[in-house]
Amino acid sequence: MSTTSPRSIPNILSIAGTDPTGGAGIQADLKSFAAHRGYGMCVVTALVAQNTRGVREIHLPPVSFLRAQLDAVSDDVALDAIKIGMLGTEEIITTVAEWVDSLGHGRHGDGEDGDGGDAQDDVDGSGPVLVLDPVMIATSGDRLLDAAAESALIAFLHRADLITPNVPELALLAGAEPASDPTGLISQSRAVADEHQVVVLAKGGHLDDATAQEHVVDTLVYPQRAGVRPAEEQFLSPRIHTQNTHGTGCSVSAALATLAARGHSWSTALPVVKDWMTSALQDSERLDVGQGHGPIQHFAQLWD
Ligand SMILES: Nc1ncnc2c1ncn2[C@@H]1O[C@H](COP(=O)(O)OP(=O)(O)OP(=O)(O)O)[C@@H](O)[C@H]1O
Ligand SMILES: Cc1ncc(COP(=O)(O)O)c(N)n1
Repeated sequence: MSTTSPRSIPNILSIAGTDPTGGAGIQADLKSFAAHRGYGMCVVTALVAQNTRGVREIHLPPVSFLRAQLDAVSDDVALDAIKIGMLGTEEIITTVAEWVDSLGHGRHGDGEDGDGGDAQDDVDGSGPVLVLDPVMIATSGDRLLDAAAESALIAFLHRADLITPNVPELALLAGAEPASDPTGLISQSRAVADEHQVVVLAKGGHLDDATAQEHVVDTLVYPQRAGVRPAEEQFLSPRIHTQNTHGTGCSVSAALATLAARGHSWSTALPVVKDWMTSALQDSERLDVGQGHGPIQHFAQLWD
């Protein structure tokens, strides 16, 4: 990653929807930023009446007010990283895209340290690192992106440095059936990474193949650029058998944005984040929040 913030505590912005029970969306992002030593900020795209059991109602503030929130932050604060989650509608995606373009965001490289590395070359990035979690459907099965907005989200992808789809989200971005094993996930990620020139973190939490009972496999897939060979890197962690998985996707992308702003490459950040997630899932049993898919314990490593 070519950016290392001069700030000892980087400024990280979440642009996402809310979860009043605190496990997913903006509330999860802020906890994840703090757990990884970032200063967290947030712009709300959607107010979501949800809990650990499901989504009840969604209220969308006018997009002019969304833009006012975004400008209020960027007119005043130098941003080191942006994590984008629930965008909800085409109008919201367009508004956020226009604002990102107004920042003059130039994509950040995916190599180790900007020296051109062997597998992934480095693009001279400018402005904040941008991580997009293409949130479409909640763990509960409820839709968080309207169907008409899917093509607008696909058109947004090239702006991001990293995207973090789960199995069904990746299938939708690739225009394919959901993958059933890590190999299928990699080939869909390769298609998306090359077409949109974006690094893809394909999350394997939803896989149910032979090894999935024991391990969760997440894969980084780098776009192929002229003269640079394609690369994939797989990262395994133990599968934690718990129903407290609400917000894992939000929390992982927020953690990666924070570590990138602190100078990590994606491949050095991901093992750190997976170790952290393992303890956050294990420690979730100490929380007593709701009857459904409960939240993770973001501060497991701090509150030992
Ligand atoms: N049971 C688990 N044990 C260990 N790690 C997990 C487990 N479930 C998810 N993870 C990790 O959490 C992250 C999110 O994975 P997942 O594939 O579930 O994405 P997601 O569907 O976006 O998450 P969410 O459940 O928030 O919607 C990945 O890094 C994955 O490895
Ligand atoms: C506002 C918001 N953003 C994202 C999610 C996805 O999280 P999960 O899939 O864990 O429910 C969510 N439920 N709510």
